[in-house]
Amino acid sequence: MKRLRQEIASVMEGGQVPTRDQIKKMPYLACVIKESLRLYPPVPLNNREAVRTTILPIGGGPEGDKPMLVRKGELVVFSQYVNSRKKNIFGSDAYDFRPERWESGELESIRWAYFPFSGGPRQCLGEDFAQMEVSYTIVRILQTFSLIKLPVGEPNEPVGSERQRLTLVLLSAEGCKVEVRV
Ligand code: HEM
Repeated sequence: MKRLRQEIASVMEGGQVPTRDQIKKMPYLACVIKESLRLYPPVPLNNREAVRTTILPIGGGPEGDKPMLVRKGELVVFSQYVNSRKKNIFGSDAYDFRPERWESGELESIRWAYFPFSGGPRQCLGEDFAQMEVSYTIVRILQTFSLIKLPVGEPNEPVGSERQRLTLVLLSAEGCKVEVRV
């Protein structure tokens, strides 16, 4: 939070409303959002039906590293939520909220392991809009409140133990309670 506040303060002058160009000068904010979408992807599950029989290069065999047959008409389910928490992809601290992992170069080769907005021909059309909207909202919240913390008595739930609700999208089952001060 401290580093995020510093970045916002260095780009913005006082409490002015951020422009698109200013938001683009906030790389750490982008990492924070990326990390949030990794651990809490709003679209946690997705699927595709095979229009023809095909072979996927990996995913088969006991270790998942062998080719896999997919027959015409079969449904392939893929999950950003599951991928995000895999230690063989994101490392032993996969359950930690660590935005710095996105700027260190350590995830350069993960390719399709990160796809909160999907990809290919049916990629989310609102990705850029959503990124701007959430960036703007975070900047304004941090500019408005000098203190944002867990309310007294609220348990600090580690990643993996929090309750969530799955509808078409993923929600926090009990909301996100915070104490703020102007
Ligand atoms: C954090 C916010 C968002 C996330 C994580 C997200 C994620 C996704 C994902 C994963 C898909 C692919 C669905 C599929 O494979 O069937 C999708 C599709 C789509 N999204 Fe988003 N979305 C977000 C916000 C938005 C916003 C704000 C808009 C519009 C302003 C939008 C418009 C669309 C549209 C039109 C499609 C369908 C694209 C197509 O099938 O050609 N999304 N989104």
